[in-house]
Amino acid sequence: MYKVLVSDNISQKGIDILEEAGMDVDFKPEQSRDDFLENIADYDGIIVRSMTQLDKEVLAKAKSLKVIGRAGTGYDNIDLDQATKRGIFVFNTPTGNTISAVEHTLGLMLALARNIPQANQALHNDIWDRKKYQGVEIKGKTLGIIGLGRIGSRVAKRAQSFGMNVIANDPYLAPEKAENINVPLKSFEEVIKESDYVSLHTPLTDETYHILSHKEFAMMDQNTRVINCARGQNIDTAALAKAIEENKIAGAAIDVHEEEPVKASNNPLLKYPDQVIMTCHLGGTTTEAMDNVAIMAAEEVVSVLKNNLPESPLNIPAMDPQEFIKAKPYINLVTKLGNFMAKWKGHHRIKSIEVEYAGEVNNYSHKPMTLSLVKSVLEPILDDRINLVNAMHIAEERGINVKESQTQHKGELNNIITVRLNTNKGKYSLAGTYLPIGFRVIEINGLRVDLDLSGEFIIVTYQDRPGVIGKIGTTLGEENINIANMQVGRQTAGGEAVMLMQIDSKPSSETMGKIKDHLDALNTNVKDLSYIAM
Ligand SMILES: NC(=O)c1ccc[n+]([C@@H]2O[C@H](COP(=O)([O-])OP(=O)(O)OC[C@H]3O[C@@H](n4cnc5c(N)ncnc54)[C@H](O)[C@@H]3O)[C@@H](O)[C@H]2O)c1
Ligand SMILES: O=C(O)[C@H](O)COP(=O)(O)O
Repeated sequence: MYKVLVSDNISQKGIDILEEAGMDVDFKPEQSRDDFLENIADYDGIIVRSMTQLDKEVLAKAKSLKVIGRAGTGYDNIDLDQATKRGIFVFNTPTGNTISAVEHTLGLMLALARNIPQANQALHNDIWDRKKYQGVEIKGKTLGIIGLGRIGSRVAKRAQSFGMNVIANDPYLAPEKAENINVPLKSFEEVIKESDYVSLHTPLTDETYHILSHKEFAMMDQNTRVINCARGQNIDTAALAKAIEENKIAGAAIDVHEEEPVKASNNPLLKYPDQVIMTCHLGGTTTEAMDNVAIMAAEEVVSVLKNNLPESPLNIPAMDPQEFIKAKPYINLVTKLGNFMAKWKGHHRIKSIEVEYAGEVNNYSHKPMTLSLVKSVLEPILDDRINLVNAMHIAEERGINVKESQTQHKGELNNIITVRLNTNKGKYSLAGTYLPIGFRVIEINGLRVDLDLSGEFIIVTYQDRPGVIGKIGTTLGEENINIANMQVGRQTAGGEAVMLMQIDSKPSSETMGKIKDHLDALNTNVKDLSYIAM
């Protein structure tokens, strides 16, 4: 009989499912950390929400643990890498509380517009003040949604039914998805400037950390109101407090916080009860959502303990070890090509990923290679931690076409992997080979090069003109940046050329600006100019 620990408060319905499936269930939401550490070795499965910390110390002691179920969406309390290293399946239940988060967002927006919490508090304090708590209508106002995913798209639909004009920013979403719900996609800056209400629905990633800070609040209209029901670290709390203090914006409604639980000592927003509404991370806390996530988590834990794969896995499943060892150099090569591509294409939205395998690599299953490629290309933009299990599913969900082909390679190289990305701003291609001495890039955008893919690079695609190499070399020299290696390829004299420079230190944005100015002065029609650190 498997033992399952439920270490946070979840709906009884989840516990019933576990018991009915014959699990030996311990429900211990109030357990001390010491007791938790002492007993964790006994369990085969665990269900948590956001309160239980499944860190390295806990996982090191969890000798029998086979599956971790997160009854909810965010999983920053789980050390995923450690769990993966230890072969523990980790999954979440991201669809279970979507509607609750959507409705909480709408509730916050209406409460902000009509001063509902403030008026309620005043009345409870025996104050009747109809003038002070006069509100505004949301009909006809513009709602700007940052992140038009599961929650953002549903907030949009409901806001439209209130007669709001909804716009959104989501650089990674297929435009058809936005078109289907009549939401025009705009640049981040346009959304910030044009919206009466800005609502955040992005995951927490390096890019979205403090996505709203001093600069963004300064760009907003004085009547703008901000809503955050996503992740606390998406907003720079100190900057928001300053914007409120200086009347740069009209108000904010915040469900998630940089530091939870919120206390007067760790949150300056508590000083502004008239402008700021705060809830204690209640977005997913409804009877329905609690039932949904508990039922989903319990069913999945039972299923995984019966040797099935979870439906929303967050880490890598066990693969045939022999197959994995043989394919490993090619998995590493394709991952490196994918990492480079992800950085090279920047913010451009991917329409398709194509990979062509040639030569010896065709002796092995392409599946783990293609999955690794998709994972490495999409990783920087997703917090739904993409892995080998869910990579294809996520690509499909995002409207990205993944194509794989193989050719019989007849050249002198033993193996070649070519990756092509089609984006909304053009095509990128990169070919590499695995040699016993390491990985080499042999082609960029169809132009022959020969380079080791490690370190820091400047890559520029431009129209071949005399003087380019000299100008870039001099500019980098003047900024004390050493060029370790430089490769230039071109189709024809005067045709499209690509220059890849391996450099010893990071160029400043001013240096990149100077290079761009020189290239423009030489009339080189620069297609792209990027700095990439591998
Ligand atoms: N308050 C709560 O209790 C609660 C409950 C559920 C979910 N959440 C949080 O809500 C957030 C959204 O959840 P979801 O289920 O809609 O996720 P989702 O993955 O379906 O949607 C997120 C969207 O953000 C977009 N995105 C990523 N980076 C972006 C960027 N830099 N700029 C603009 N858009 C970007 C993605 O393309 C995606 O479409 C998550 O952070 C989740 O943890 C909070
Ligand atoms: O990520 C989530 O699912 C929400 O933020 C809710 O978290 P909770 O399970 O701690 O309420």
